[in-house]
Amino acid sequence: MDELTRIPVGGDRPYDVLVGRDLLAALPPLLAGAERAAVLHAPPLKAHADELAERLRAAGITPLTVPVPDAEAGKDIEVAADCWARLGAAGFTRTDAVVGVGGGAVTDLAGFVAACWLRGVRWVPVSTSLLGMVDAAVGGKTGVNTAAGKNLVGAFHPPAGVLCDLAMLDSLPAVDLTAGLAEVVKCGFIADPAILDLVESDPAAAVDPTGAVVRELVERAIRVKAEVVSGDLREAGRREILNYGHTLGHAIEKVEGYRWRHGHAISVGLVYAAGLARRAGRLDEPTAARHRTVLTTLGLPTSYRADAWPELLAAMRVDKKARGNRLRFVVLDGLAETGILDGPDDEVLFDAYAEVAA
Ligand SMILES: NC(=O)c1ccc[n+]([C@@H]2O[C@H](COP(=O)([O-])OP(=O)(O)OC[C@H]3O[C@@H](n4cnc5c(N)ncnc54)[C@H](O)[C@@H]3O)[C@@H](O)[C@H]2O)c1
Ligand SMILES: O=C(O)C(=O)C[C@@H](O)[C@H](O)[C@H](O)COP(=O)(O)O
Ligand SMILES: [Zn+2]
Repeated sequence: MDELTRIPVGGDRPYDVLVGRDLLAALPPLLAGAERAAVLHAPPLKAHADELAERLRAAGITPLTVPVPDAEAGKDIEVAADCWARLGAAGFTRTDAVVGVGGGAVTDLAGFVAACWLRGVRWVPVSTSLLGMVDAAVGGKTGVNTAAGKNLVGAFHPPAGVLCDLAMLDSLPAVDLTAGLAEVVKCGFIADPAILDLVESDPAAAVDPTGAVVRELVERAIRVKAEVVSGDLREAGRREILNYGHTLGHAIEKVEGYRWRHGHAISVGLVYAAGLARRAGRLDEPTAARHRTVLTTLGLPTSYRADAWPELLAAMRVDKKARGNRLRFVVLDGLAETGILDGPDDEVLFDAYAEVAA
């Protein structure tokens, strides 16, 4: 194991996020006392799941490997029901555990399966994508998609620990690495502008999974998320800042039938949110423009179909930040100064769509 970074997440059920290379040996101790552990994984991660299963067996924990459909196809209540059937057949009790090995989609599913089984058993995300490491695996939001929208069914269920094994990024497709950077850039705008400086000063280094810059970006983004969720697990207030760019982003994902990558949709959503804040007189022009520049530099999308607006607006109405008929947007009042735009008129929202409409 090379140098290990341990980032604590506080709250009622504190845990650590471990960042390093070749971390899989760290899993069995997190599951001490369990007799069985289900290892949920999608096809691309089968070899890693099998290796983890062997490590668990060697540690006296009986593994149950559970293949699930890849990416968003796995974030489905029917898939969760199949997983619960497997746990039931294997006699999983409250001391047993669930492990999710994969990107954010698999860890969101695994956490949800764990949150509901016997009303909550221990779980550990073994995060294998950049987006998963910097965001999805941290913070205890778990869930599945429904026909009505993204992540509309779920639970807050903090893990026992999070493993971010940077060696996993070596096999991550480049397009998925870049998609993950959208959430890293988000953290730069809402809380840690040094992230933006790092990306802007060497964009090539930001997409080299073996380099020191990616590790620094991962750790900085995790620290942003850890600090926020430590004080507001259930999103009663401050945690909403992590949803920057997600009101439109989630709507795009829904309209696309969950075939767009989350990070790509969030990239467009970030540019929209920045334009909305600028037009509302809250954000200065250079900081708003910086969104498009930095995301474009990384090769992320910043536009979406002009004719999709009516569908997008309808999808945004079920955003979790909405209250009754009022939409609420996380916006910036300056770099790393977050606020809420509460109840903007539909006309204002439509006008701002010109910022991203292609
Ligand atoms: N719970 C949260 O707080 C939270 C936060 C952000 C995002 N999310 C969710 O995370 C999901 C997006 O996560 P994602 O970007 O990781 O997408 P993903 O999980 O769909 O993974 C993208 C693709 O990369 C593959 N993959 C992952 N790791 C790999 C590796 N090491 N080698 C080869 N292939 C690998 C996956 O199998 C998949 O095909 C969305 O569903 C989003 O809603 C949740
Ligand atoms: O952890 C959070 O809180 C976030 O908002 C992080 C987001 O990047 C993430 O996509 C999350 O799943 C969105 O949450 P949702 O409550 O809008 O589904
Ligand atoms: Zn997100």
